Amino acid sequence: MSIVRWVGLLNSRIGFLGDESALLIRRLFRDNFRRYWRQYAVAFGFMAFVAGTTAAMAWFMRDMVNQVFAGNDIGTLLAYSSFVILLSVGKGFATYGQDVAMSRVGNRIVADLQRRLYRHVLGFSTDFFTRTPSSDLIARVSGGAEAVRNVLNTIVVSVGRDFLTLIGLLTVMIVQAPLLSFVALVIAPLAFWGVIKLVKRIRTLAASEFRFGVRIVQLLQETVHGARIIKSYNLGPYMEGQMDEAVLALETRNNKMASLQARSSPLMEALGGIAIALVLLYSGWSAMNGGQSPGVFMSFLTAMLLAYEPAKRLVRLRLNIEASMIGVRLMYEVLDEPHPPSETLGTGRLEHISSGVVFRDVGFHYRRDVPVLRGLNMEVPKHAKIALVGPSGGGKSTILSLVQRFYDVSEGAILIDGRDIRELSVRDLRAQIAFVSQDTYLFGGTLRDNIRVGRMDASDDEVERAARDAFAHEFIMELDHGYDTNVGENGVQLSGGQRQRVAIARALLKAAPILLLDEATSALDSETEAKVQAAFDRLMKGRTTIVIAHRLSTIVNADRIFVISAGTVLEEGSHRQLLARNGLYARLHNHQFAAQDDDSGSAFVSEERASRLVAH
Ligand SMILES: Nc1ncnc2c1ncn2[C@@H]1O[C@H](COP(=O)(O)OP(=O)(O)OP(=O)(O)O)[C@@H](O)[C@H]1O
Repeated sequence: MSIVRWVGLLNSRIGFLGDESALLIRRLFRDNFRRYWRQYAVAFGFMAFVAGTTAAMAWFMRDMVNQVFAGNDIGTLLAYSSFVILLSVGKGFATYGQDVAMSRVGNRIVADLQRRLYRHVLGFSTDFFTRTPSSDLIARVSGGAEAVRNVLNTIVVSVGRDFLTLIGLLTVMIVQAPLLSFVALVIAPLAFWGVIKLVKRIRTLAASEFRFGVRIVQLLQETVHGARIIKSYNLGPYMEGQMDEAVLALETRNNKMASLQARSSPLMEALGGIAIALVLLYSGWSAMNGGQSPGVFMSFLTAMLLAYEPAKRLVRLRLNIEASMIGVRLMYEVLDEPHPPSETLGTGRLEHISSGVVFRDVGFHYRRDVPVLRGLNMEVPKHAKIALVGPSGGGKSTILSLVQRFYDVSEGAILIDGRDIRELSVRDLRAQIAFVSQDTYLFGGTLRDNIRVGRMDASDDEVERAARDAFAHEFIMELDHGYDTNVGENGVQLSGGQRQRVAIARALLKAAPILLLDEATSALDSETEAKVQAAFDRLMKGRTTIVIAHRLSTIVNADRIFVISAGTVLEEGSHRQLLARNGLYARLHNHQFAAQDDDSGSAFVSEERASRLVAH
């Protein structure tokens, strides 16, 4: 009978595992046991040997006592002693073999799961990452694989070693003294009953332990990412309070878990004591009445005492795995989260683009009943530069996300070369697009590696050429290690303008025909801004470009400007046409230039001001 069916049978007979846990465990075995059955078979071989040697020790106790002590035979005594040493050495080596085999298969399962989880996580939508706290995901991915190892190893060792040992010892007990065995076994159901009562409480507690564990990771992340705000607003004591709270909550739950798990010990010890006392009473009584030989009694007692530990572990199996089951459950939730159609569907090849991008009656919502785009129509001819302007929250960034299929449109379609982008392979589509966002993410590694993100097979010369064209070479050479400078989380910090030029270099290296820009030059000083702007201009040359403009001065030369407000195109035309129209664009424009006169430091009209203008 396969182990999967065996676990199922055990469960159905004695309610050994709760329904949900049983399903998960079955799935765990389905996923892993079949794949690693060879390694498990080796481990099982060692376990069977350990079980056999343990049972043999108890079995030979009878002859040893009867022959040696009754017969006063020193030769037999020595033979038996040597035999015991031999058995123990054999058992020691088998235990070693079993531990190594189990660790190897456990490590392999963890490694495979980590790979599988990461691959799966990579396929999620950007929406998933927006709505899932990173601390939660980190805890699930890193803790989940470890929990699987714990659960599988505990079950396999319990079933393999403890169960086989128990069977061996019970056989010895039953063969030697059937009646005594019955007396001892009467106690067992009581032990199961006691433990099953504890399991539900452990499950609830494990879930809340996990929650507070995640909270601690989250607070640490916030401390790293928000260090400046924490310092500048003197949030230290507040953060400390939050951490104290989470740590205390976790400590309380850990203590509770420890006491719940240990609670089975008094029960088991008491029941074990009762079983031994009953056996003693009965065997004493039967010896007085001329029953079994002392050898039989010794053999039985040895088997019973040896059976006590594995029996205890088997009964506590549920308690031991239940705390880890929460990790398994949460890991499977990640694996069961489906990949969105935008990441998986569409197989049409797209190797070259011969026309532009068309938005046809596009409607979109992130959340049901809250439309973000409505009936949006736009045409972006090949090699044209079109600009999106408008108040904050109007839907400009959403438009760029849709072109890259971070999401799929809810209504209408986006067409490239006359083909609905949903029919295209998402990999091919994204290969044709270079995206420069407002905040440039730098990966841990060198600046060279970070620029090479644009095209992984680019040579060092190509990387440098892209950096020169993006006006980044100059500042890179001023750094101590030039292109080999470490950036990213624990590397050299780059300024906003420098980061942007790294992003532009990446996009230049990618040399994709469609360019999506979220132009944020507002935070830069005028000299840097001029450089970044020049880099942008170079990047846009000969490409079909959609740019979100925050400064109207940068888009006066755009081929067409779309004013996006409340998810739709409010106005469209060239800069001149839109000014002549005297609508929202003209108001935004006049306001920005007025602001420029008012405040020579900033020509930027705030989004908030723009929103107010729209309302007028
Ligand atoms: N991931 C998301 N989930 C739910 N709603 C979102 C999400 N991203 C954006 N929104 C909402 O969609 C609307 C449009 O946002 P979007 O970022 O596209 O506007 P925008 O015009 O680019 O604004 P800004 O100029 O401030 O960047 C806003 O109301 C915003 O709150």
